[in-house]
Amino acid sequence: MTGGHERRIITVADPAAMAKAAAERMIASISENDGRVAVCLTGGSSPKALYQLLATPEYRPRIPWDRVDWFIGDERLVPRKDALHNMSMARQAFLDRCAPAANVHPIATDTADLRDPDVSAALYENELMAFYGAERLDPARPLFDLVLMGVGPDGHTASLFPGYPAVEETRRWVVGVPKANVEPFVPRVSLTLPTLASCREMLFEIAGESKRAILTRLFAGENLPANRARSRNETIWLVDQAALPEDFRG
Ligand SMILES: O=C1O[C@H](COP(=O)(O)O)[C@@H](O)[C@H](O)[C@H]1O
Repeated sequence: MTGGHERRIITVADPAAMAKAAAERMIASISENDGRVAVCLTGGSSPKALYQLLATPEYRPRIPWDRVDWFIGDERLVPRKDALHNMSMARQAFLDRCAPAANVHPIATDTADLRDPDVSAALYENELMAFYGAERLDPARPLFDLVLMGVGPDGHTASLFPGYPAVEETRRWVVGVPKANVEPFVPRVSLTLPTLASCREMLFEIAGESKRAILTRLFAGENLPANRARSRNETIWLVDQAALPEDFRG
């Protein structure tokens, strides 16, 4: 399956191979655009190895850091120093060493008046609109060159949790997520499905045995947020052997 709203599944041996495959795809995606490039990062455990790889002597020289802008698909409303802060994880893994500070676009989380996820979401929406130069997304002109995604054990992606209103949002670019069925929960902010879909390529990283159960449900076509997150162009799922359901193994 490829192109359009279909997704392409690429299997890799293990998390190390996944990080390399994702880094190569990111570099290819960046090199397709000789102007300003926008990459939307994800949080969670899955992308950390990729992020660390990007800062290595092998990969760092292959990225035109001055013309790449780095955004984040979702964030928890915790202080920047908190281990749960998605953009801080990416900063520590590679951005602080490689990217100009002005090219890093975090979701604001840690001042007293930002405890309301809707306030933080509105600020980020304005920032994305200013970067894009319009208040409506044009299907012919994607917001992002590349969007990275992960899958949670319940089929959530970004901070779009099954059964919560954020998944159904079609007008807003960014929404507050004041609650969801995960423990412990902290309020979050998430880009919406139409915003994430506005990209040339969407790339999921799904690794480890703990993902096998949810992947079985997703491959069966369940109506879960991760199955609804599709690029208008190319959507790729990188899946490692440990995550792959029994029926799909070679
Ligand atoms: O809550 C989150 O989880 C998903 C999946 O994370 P992972 O640790 O299973 O890779 C992640 O994509 C998202 O950014 C994060 O906030």
